[in-house]
Amino acid sequence: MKKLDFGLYVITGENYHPGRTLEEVMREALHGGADIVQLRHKTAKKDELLEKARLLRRLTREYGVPFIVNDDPELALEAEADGVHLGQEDGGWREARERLGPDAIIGISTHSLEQALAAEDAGADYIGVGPVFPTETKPGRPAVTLEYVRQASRHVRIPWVAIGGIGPHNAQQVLGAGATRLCAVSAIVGSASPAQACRELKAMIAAARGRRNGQAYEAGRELAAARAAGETNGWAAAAVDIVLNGGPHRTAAGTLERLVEERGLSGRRIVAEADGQIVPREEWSRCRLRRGMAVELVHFVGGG
Ligand SMILES: Cc1ncc(COP(=O)(O)OP(=O)(O)O)c(N)n1
Ligand SMILES: Cc1nc(C(=O)O)sc1CCOP(=O)(O)O
Ligand SMILES: [Mg+2]
Repeated sequence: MKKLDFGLYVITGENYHPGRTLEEVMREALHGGADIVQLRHKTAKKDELLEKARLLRRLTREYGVPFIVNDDPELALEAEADGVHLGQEDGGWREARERLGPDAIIGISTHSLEQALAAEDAGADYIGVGPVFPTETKPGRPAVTLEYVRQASRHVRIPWVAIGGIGPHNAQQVLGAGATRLCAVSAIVGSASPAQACRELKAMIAAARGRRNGQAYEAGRELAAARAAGETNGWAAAAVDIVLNGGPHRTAAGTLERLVEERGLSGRRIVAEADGQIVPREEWSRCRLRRGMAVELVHFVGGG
């Protein structure tokens, strides 16, 4: 069965980061924990779109997360994306499924419960629920408000993601209304630190999921379950070459937490750094190892 397991969905929006490249910004978002990425660009020409799609395909493979193309199933095929996202006005849902096949991820935007149920029937793998709040990214589209989020949480059976005007400043309201997945453009790619914006949103999602399960959130638990299935985040963790304590090291650990285990250092007093930044222990399970990452594991030996 197709696995679709994500908390934070990040969509590109190049108008929000003048002076910074798509690669730079999306790499930061992936570094901060984006679980799924969509290429959305409403004005670029075909060749330019293909170039962007190929870039994002390469980056998302590096981080082991799915890659979705907005609006265009043919571009999705050409760029070897994992799927396509289509809106109510885009139509062509069934044709997209025929063209991309049963394993492709097909997402559909919905703005009411009626549309959500129709998208489920049409075989969507996930739906967008929004815009929850008014947003400059989709001007003129009326907000569906938290009321539709509450309805989705009660009635939608397939994965659904809240979208529209969402950022760290208001995510709590959306999660409180029952969302367990969030999607954002401007709050992430327009932020001074896309990685930090992602980390904040991921921490809020994790906490909300933990509260929903009626237990304190234990960061390692989700990963342990995924690991038992031989996967990370539902997607195979590929081996990457990192720089560990100054030397080359190839690992399929996937995350900092697993790397610590792999080195036989679990339970020891460790300070971990990734690319020069100290990573707090509670974030190790969410810190994905990527090619070329410089990791320092400093192990304190007992004594005074
Ligand atoms: C995850 C997600 N949800 C909603 C949309 C919006 O799709 P659509 O309504 O087709 O609008 P455009 O993005 O094409 O302007 C989306 N792209 N992704
Ligand atoms: C592209 C899009 N689709 C929406 C929908 O509700 O279908 S809301 C939206 C814009 C999301 O961008 P931001 O995070 O900047 O508000
Ligand atoms: Mg569309």
